[in-house]
Amino acid sequence: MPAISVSALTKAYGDLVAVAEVDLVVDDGEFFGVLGPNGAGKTTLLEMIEGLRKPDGGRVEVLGEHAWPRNPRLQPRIGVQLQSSAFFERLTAREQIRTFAALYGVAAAAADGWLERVGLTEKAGTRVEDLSGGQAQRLSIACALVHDPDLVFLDEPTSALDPQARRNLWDLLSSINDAGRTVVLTTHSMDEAEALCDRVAVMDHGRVLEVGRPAELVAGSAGARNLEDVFLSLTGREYRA
Ligand SMILES: Nc1ncnc2c1ncn2[C@@H]1O[C@H](COP(=O)(O)OP(=O)(O)OP(=O)(O)O)[C@@H](O)[C@H]1O
Repeated sequence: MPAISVSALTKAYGDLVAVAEVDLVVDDGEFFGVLGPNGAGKTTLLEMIEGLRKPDGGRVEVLGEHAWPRNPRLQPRIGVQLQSSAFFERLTAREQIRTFAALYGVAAAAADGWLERVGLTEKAGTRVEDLSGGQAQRLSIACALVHDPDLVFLDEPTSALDPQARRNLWDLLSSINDAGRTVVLTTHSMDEAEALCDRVAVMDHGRVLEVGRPAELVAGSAGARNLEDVFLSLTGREYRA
């Protein structure tokens, strides 16, 4: 059974079609990237798969279950990286992640272990609103992982990170995937997609233009040296994140 199966998925905001007739299958245990420039529809697609946004049309199955209307059977099995604005106010980093852990019946010590894995032990006593952008981003990722979900969704997880923190997070996400978890992330970064993903979906203007292994997409596109060249040949436009 695939981890995710999507067919003819569509969402419009007024006249703007954000996601257009998307078909996609993500296999169990895959590290899958949704790649594309600003406004391509990556977040809208993910939100529908996560069960956070109602599709206008099409079908989504996640871990063999329907995703919409919101399915309580899926909640413990999936992890969704929240935007940091969705943190509980005025809690410290430690209180924040322990609160998430408690919701899932996970022990406080395990929650503290996640703070360490994302390099935030020193900031455990800092209130969430006083964390830097990169620290808040790492905390939001730890909160998404604290209950050891089978399937993890991350929306541009490294956008606010410095190069070292970005590398560290790549290692962490690879280790989770190596442990058998399915990881789905959106990214603007072709480097990130090439470094991490088993397969990527290249999106533009709400459509999935191509799906495949990064190296195969490059090899299959005449004269392409990297995914940026693949994007150029698919769209006729230079890739601009
Ligand atoms: N709530 C909304 N209401 C109206 N339009 C929206 C809404 N959310 C997104 N859009 C529009 O839908 C399109 C797709 O947006 P979306 O956020 O899904 O793209 P994205 O690929 O995730 O972009 P980014 O990389 O900038 O986050 C964009 O043109 C965006 O302006």
